[in-house]
Amino acid sequence: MKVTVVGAGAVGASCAEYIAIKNFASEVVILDIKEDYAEGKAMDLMQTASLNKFDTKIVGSTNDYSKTANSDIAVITSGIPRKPGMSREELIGINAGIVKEVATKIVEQSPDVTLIVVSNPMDTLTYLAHKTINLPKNRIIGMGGALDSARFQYRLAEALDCPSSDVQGMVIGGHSDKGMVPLASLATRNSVRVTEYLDDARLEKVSEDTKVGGATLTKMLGTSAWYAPGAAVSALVQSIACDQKKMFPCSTYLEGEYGLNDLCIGVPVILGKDGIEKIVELDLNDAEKNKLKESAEAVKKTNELLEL
Ligand SMILES: NC(=O)C1=CN([C@@H]2O[C@H](COP(=O)(O)OP(=O)(O)OC[C@H]3O[C@@H](n4cnc5c(N)ncnc54)[C@H](O)[C@@H]3O)[C@@H](O)[C@H]2O)C=CC1
Ligand SMILES: O=C([O-])CC(=O)C(=O)O
Repeated sequence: MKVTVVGAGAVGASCAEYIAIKNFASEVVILDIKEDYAEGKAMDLMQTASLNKFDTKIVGSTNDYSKTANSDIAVITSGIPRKPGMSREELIGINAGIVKEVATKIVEQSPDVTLIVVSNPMDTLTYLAHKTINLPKNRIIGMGGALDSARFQYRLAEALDCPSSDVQGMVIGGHSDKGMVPLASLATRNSVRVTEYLDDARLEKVSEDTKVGGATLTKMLGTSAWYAPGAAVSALVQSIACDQKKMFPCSTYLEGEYGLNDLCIGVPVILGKDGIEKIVELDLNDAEKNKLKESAEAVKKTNELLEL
């Protein structure tokens, strides 16, 4: 199993590290445009192999795509992150060109690859990948909802004063400060609905804190987060690589599901060896349906900024 990670920055390196530590891939290629940068990250990570007991070979590449040839899975994290006060959507001017070029070069070397888009604005750049490269829709996946759901579970655990591992919850919709739709009515603590323990006001705060999860960390760190994003990407990669058929909310191209068409947005999917093997249609309540519709309208507005 060969995995390529484009972008050896904060998220790319974190994701490569989690993939290596989980020890399910034979090779991870990290590629960056900065001279020697990916090679340096690869060497540093390889020097953790004896300590962390993994056998994954990590290789760095300065913009040489031949090293990525025949990758099973490729992750695109190349591009700029936001700074405090910015929205993800403001990154489109620089990141659209980068993602288009990178996706094209990856597919030239690996025509059967499954592509995971991480660079922001993620839903729009996942849509861009759909419109510009020749891969079936099940092989183009946007990562956002898995991270947003992990943050939702973190905030729920905080409110419930329990470990995050006791909590289940999902966030669908666009990966944006306003567009996320945390599904509080479906969230549980070990099968008991969290609505049994938390009142509407507390749940509203949990949802609002979840939606601004990325912005909160960007303000604290001066750039956006990387540990939870890297861990979320590695979970998607593992579900595909090991054909685990786990369910994650991912940005995927919709053709009528949830009443939505011609956009990529976060909805629950089953991830296995064929990428997105199924889009799961939940029975949402009216409030959640309306929020998803509004979120889709905002994603479509950002999509209009693309030069397709
Ligand atoms: N979808 C999600 O949930 C998340 C998305 N992100 C996004 O991921 C992206 C990366 O974030 P960070 O890793 O923090 O940024 P970073 O600045 O640490 O790393 C980005 C790397 O991309 C490289 N790069 C730029 N252009 C390239 C090209 N044409 N080819 C190859 N490499 C290129 C840069 O040299 C740099 O090393 C940002 O757009 C950020 O907004 C970050 C966190 C979560
Ligand atoms: O907040 C950002 O810009 C990066 C990101 O998507 C996240 O951490 O959710």
